[in-house]
Amino acid sequence: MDVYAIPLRTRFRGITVREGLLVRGEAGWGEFCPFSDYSDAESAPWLASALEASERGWPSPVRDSVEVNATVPVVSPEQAYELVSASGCRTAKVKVADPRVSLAEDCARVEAVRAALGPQGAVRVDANMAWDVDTAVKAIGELDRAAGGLEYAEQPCPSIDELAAVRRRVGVRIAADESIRRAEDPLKVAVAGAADVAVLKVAPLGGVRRALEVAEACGLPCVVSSAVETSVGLAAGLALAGALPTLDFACGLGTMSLLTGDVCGESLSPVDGRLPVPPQAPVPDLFAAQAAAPDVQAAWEARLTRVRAHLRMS
Ligand SMILES: O=C(O)CCC(=O)C1=CC=C[C@@H](O)[C@@H]1C(=O)O
Ligand SMILES: [Mg+2]
Repeated sequence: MDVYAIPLRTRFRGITVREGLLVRGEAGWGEFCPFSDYSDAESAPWLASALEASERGWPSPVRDSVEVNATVPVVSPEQAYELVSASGCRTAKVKVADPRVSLAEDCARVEAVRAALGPQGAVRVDANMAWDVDTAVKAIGELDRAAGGLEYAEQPCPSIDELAAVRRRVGVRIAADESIRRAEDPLKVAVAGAADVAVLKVAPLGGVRRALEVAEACGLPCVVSSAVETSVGLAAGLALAGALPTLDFACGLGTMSLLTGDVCGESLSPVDGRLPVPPQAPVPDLFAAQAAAPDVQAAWEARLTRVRAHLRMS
């Protein structure tokens, strides 16, 4: 069992080190890396996804490469400009609504991102459920002005009803992320009236096949996004993006740049804003450099045992 611990370049989603576990099976490698706030029950689909990759493999793709967005954490406008300029991407997703940062600062970061992309680029924001409806309406209006037009605003509020209320009051598309991936049954969430775009992450949805079912059930254009995995887990996201019947937006799979290292020499880092759709996950040939300390390994092995029990029950 290979447990890794890789520092992030910048704090992202409240974490500074990404940890996870790599599993090997007959079809290749899979990655199991639920964030620490996911319970054992909620982590069961993450394990199903890792086992799909390692034991079964993925459905055949319909495209061989995927356009990706640059992901901009809560950094200064100067850093945001640099990051987006260096990414080679034509779309950028900007994290906003961090409790430690003001709306004016978010607007300044979004302006810098627009300057880096130029007028042809697309700017989206992700608030990770931080706002209530009124706050969202005001903030999205200001961010839309700062961006010179937003492509969409991702998960402005926690609930589906709130997303629907915001969507009625703003002229910007709304994307649903947590509403789908943290739903009790992602196949049954009625997002169609509440959002214009569905963000799909393979691991929390239980694998590529399951995510394809969610895509079909939700009836919305989809964006595949990562859970900030190593290249082993990112490959599963690319398999989904490669297999979706239509793909109208850039995907949030260019997240290797958020990590200080990778477990694979054949790293899935975008070139000219695109990533290839690989037939299976790359081999983690650089694992040793990222191996976690023994106490972290033990904690992940214990978590794996507990989550396996949940998966068997479900
Ligand atoms: O979508 C992207 O550009 C990158 C992935 C990303 O933003 C996320 C990955 C994992 C956890 C999340 O907090 C976050 C998201 O909310 O979309
Ligand atoms: Mg999101």
